[in-house]
Amino acid sequence: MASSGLSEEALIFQGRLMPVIQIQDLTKIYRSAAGAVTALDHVNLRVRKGEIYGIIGYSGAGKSTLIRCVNMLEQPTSGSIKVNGQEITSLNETQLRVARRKIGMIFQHFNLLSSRTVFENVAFPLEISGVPKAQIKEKVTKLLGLVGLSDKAGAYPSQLSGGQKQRVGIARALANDPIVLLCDEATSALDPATTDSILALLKDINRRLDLTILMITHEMKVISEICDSVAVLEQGKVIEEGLVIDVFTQPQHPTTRRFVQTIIQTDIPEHIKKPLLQRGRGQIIRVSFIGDAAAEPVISTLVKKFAVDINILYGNINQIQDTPFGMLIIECLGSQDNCRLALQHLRRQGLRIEVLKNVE
Ligand SMILES: Nc1ncnc2c1ncn2[C@@H]1O[C@H](COP(=O)(O)OP(=O)(O)OP(=O)(O)O)[C@@H](O)[C@H]1O
Repeated sequence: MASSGLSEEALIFQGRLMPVIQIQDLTKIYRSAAGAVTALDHVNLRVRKGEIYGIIGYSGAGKSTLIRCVNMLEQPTSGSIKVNGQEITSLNETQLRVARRKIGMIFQHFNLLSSRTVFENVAFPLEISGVPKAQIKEKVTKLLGLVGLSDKAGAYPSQLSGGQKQRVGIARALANDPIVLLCDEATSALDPATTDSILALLKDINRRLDLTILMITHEMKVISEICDSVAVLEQGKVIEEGLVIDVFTQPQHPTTRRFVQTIIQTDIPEHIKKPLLQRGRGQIIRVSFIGDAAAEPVISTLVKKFAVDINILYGNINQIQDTPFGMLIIECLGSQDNCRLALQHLRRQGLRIEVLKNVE
């Protein structure tokens, strides 16, 4: 059963599981006199309708190349990219111009036209699409309301803050009612408070318009705050991919772990770990929990039901969007049988159990 409560069949029927972006075996090699650089190496990704999908990676991982291939600002060397079912790598110039209207994009440095007002910047893509003036006025007014800039219609970009400029960028990207919004490091040039407000706006637009968003970033905070799914890119390859909550709670690849560690403590710090494992008394166990289980009184139940004593040695609770998760390091003191039954009970509650040190 999917998290919405609907069966997978119902979601497929509604088109919600149909990938809006499907990338298969995408490879991009830049060739120059200096040699060849493989920026993307057989990348496969599926972005579902209505989700916010984040791609994270260090500098040079291939993020910009990947997002620019999705609207063909960069020509792939090989592979397939389908947007809303349409193969975009084989379109001619005219077809591509039409397809691009449905692929909105916002940029790190906003890319606004400095000689045009806020209103005129947002109107620009509509003028190019040949929309009549009266309709443009109505649409731009609505979009400026959506991004909270109704009072800035007559201002020029130079008169705006970074956050306001990005709001104009978002309104402009939404002008042609895109199927997907591409965000190229959309908050990297902004301070933390402005970043939060732009992320909140993107989430709001995603929910209100059911708009699929693909974003690239080098900040795990961006992923944790608004993304549903994430892919980690390294040297042009996807090294890990999945729902954000799964990747955060069980990162597999060392690079992913390093990204996760930038915002949450998932490993036990070494200075705490060493003395813990030297304790000679009972079994030492790491209990990891997600969602509702985080609110259950698991420890008191163990003590009551299994005649064991529990020492809590270390612990933390974090939250990704609405889902709490965390871990406890506990010491279980009691007979071997009782400790074994206690662990079985924890596993049956859906908790992840890892024995760090066994009873001597
Ligand atoms: N036009 C180009 N010509 C040659 N090599 C390029 C070109 N653009 C990018 N590259 C190389 O391709 C690789 C991926 O670059 P890309 O800009 O996609 O990475 P990135 O993850 O977006 O990095 P950053 O966050 O620094 O922008 C890098 O090794 C880069 O040097």
